[in-house]
Amino acid sequence: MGVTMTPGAAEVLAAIAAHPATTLALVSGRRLVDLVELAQPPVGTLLAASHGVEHGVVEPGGPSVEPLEPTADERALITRLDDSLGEIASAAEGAWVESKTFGRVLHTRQADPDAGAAATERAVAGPATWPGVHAIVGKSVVELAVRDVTKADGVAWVRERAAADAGVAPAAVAVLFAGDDTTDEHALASLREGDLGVKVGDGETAASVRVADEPAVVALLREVLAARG
Ligand SMILES: O=P(O)(O)OC[C@H]1O[C@H](O[C@H]2O[C@H](CO)[C@@H](O)[C@H](O)[C@H]2O)[C@H](O)[C@@H](O)[C@@H]1O
Repeated sequence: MGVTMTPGAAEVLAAIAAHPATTLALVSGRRLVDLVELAQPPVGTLLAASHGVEHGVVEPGGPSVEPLEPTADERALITRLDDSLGEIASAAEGAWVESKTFGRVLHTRQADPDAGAAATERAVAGPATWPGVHAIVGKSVVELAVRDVTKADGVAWVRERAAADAGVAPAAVAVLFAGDDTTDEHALASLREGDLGVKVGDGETAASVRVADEPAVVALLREVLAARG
């Protein structure tokens, strides 16, 4: 994948997971299987992957995952997406299409910038407008899903699951969410009083706090953990 964890991130995530009054959760646009391979999260971590479509928990033997199956209508729509996005990607060298259980993703990071922008425009003006298709435009990706789920749903699931595990009401759970992509804004905009939203890097945001980069997130998490004792 060519992606590595920020130095110190694994350690601080392990410390959060080990804290008795804190739950570690990863909310990501990645497929659950890819997220686990990349982050190697500690036991107990809640996983809301594919923007919150896929739910799982890291157990000692590996993640336990809630089963998912697209309906016949969803499968038919995904087949149409394959045809349309396949054609769009083939016109932009370096662009490619990722398969997810509930949709397809057009990737343009490795395409020439102009060709990538044109491919993105075609996807946004074309299949993204089809009935039943839900589009999320991220950094060099256009996600076209056949279920209307965003990272806000991922955070809502995490809050409910963490509350159930702790035997408290969901309203008693305070969430700290940090993210750098436009797709993280769904989650940041859904936060409530008592939560903390952290925007990483530049760009418009609904977050109340901004930090410069990933090492600054690691430092912030260390501070929060120290304050929790
Ligand atoms: O929500 P995130 O955890 O930030 O995940 C967003 C996307 O992650 C993956 O794409 C990223 O990695 C690709 C290479 O592995 C790269 O081409 C792309 O530009 C990155 O965004 C994943 O493949 C996507 O489905 C996610 O939306």
